[in-house]
Amino acid sequence: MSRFAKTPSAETTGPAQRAADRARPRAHGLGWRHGAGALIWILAVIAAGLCLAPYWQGIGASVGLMALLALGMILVTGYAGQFSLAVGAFYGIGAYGSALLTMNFGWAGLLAIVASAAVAAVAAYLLGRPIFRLRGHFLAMATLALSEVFFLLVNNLEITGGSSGLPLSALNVFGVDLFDTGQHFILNWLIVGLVLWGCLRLAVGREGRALKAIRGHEAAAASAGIDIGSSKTRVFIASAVISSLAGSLYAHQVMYVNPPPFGVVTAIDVLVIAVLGGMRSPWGAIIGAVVLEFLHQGIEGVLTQLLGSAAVGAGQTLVLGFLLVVILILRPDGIVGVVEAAARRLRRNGRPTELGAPPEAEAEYVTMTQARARDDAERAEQGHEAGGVVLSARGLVKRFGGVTAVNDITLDIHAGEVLAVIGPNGAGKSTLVNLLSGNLLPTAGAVSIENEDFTGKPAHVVARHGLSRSFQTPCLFEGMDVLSTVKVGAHLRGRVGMLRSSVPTRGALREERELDRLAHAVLERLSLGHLAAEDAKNLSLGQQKKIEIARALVANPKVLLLDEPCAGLNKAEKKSLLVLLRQLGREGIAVLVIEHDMEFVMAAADRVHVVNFGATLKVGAPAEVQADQSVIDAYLGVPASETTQRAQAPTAVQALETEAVR
Ligand SMILES: Nc1ncnc2c1ncn2[C@@H]1O[C@H](COP(=O)(O)OP(=O)(O)OP(=O)(O)O)[C@@H](O)[C@H]1O
Repeated sequence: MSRFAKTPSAETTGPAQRAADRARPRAHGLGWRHGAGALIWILAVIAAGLCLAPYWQGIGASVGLMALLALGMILVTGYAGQFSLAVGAFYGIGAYGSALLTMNFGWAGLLAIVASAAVAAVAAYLLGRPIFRLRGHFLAMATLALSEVFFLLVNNLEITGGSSGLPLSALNVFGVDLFDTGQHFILNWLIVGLVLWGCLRLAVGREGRALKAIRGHEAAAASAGIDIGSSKTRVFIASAVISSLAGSLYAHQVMYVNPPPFGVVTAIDVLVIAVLGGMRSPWGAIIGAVVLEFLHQGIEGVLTQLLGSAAVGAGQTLVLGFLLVVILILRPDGIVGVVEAAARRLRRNGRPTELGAPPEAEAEYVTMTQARARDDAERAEQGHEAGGVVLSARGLVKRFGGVTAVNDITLDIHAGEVLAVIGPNGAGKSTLVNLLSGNLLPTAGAVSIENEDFTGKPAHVVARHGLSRSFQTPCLFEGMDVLSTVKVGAHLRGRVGMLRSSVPTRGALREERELDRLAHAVLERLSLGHLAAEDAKNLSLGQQKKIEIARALVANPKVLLLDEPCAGLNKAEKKSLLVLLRQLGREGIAVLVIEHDMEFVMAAADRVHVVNFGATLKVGAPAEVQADQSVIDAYLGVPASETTQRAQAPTAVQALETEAVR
């Protein structure tokens, strides 16, 4: 049973719930719209395949193959943000695999297609892990080199026929030999439809969210339990299989393979399609492939008329290159991005925005100190006590070159306690949290969760053992709504993999609905339900901070690390957060919070750990720490008596502030 299921406050009803219901962005299921869409696609493809003139059938079949290659690229580059140009190599593996297996070994065409795709998958698996350690232009160069190496190999090997290539027979599909271009047109576009559907389903599923989280912020994705290396490799394999399939179809269509189509030029062509159409949506592949073909035809016609046919080849490349630069400058999200922006504007005009205060009504105002006093009384009534040690750090040291950011820190966090870590700017607090969460490797020392050693383990492994965190600067993901952002945090509460996300089974859809429910419950708890459908990146800093906390909470953690959660929150929101942290403590969660707001710290914490110059200065109860002269000198800068008075009795200015937020 989940921890949230035990918490009645997580399953609230009322105005906030109704607002969240309105904000619920999508239902998960395969309704009539999916069936109707698929039927329209199939009928349109068959009609076009039968009615088009042979010239256009041939062009259309080739455009379908380019769209297929662009779909593969969008998975890796658009979804996961990994700039890969290896498409030419996998396209070639499919083409040469089909040619060799059918002609040299007498395999059936369909079997050869499957076997070639399997070879591409194995190659992608073996290359994926090492290659995706690289980033940015290094990754682009390495993947481009793969295409070039493949080109050189097939150009020089005897078995592949060198530069002369290999002949191929027509593809036999269930007893029918596909010679006709119309047949190829239909086959290619039906497969494009199938892959498009899978990519669209993947985008809204658990694995698609994981890929987008990786694209948006790798550290945040890892802290949500996503195994970055594995996700990148698996999407690379999916992309390789799609490219290989396109290669096999291409080989059977032209019934001949030679090296030129599988080098760098194809990779660049596919990149142009994906950029033109839009990298972030699989529709970009379809739109980009069709528009690029029309551009090719148009430019060819104009150049022939203006400069003669001799100018067509180089002229086309020049004009398209120029066009690509213009698109990248003006609309890097391509045609789909333009359409989506227009649709968003229309939607926004059609409804009132509710991005301000959450739809909650607070009946009574209490100060932070009073909220703490109430919580203490309830704890005493329930006989609540902090449990055993959940997270433990021993002698942690972190050096960045000559800077020792964390210097021999030892701490324990108990189940059910709120531990505040305070200290001046640059004291090493965030570095300490990064060491505890596995986002940084310690130079020395050890970290354990429930007595199990996690020193040096990556963040996704630490997350699997119940540690969740938020970041000092909110790490949200481009183009993701609030609900999906929070669902990224529930990654470890689901199990559906890439294939089941793309071809959703009933179990996969059920799981998605359950993740929806969990995310909505946490959003409600943080009074964010009404924002579920908003783009998380467009919200205020305070709201973004709360979304991060929601993303951490939905994982059902044993330990929660919050890095400056109050930044951007108003007084009422800080008080709600204080109440939430105290509640979490009562539920048995160990909470570590870094915070500069002393009123909040003194009211929220059971213990305070003061850090100065990377080392522990003082650990103790809030009042004890507040009264300590070394802490006053190093950090508080205000005599203990004054600070206490300030926390207990608000000044006239604070009284006015508190009135204003009632
Ligand atoms: N990746 C890094 N490379 C080099 N130095 C770093 C790195 N990260 C942190 N530091 C240094 O380590 C020290 C501690 O930084 P850290 O961000 O942990 O402090 P902090 O207490 O969280 O500060 P703040 O309250 O301002 O967030 C600082 O001197 C900082 O410049």
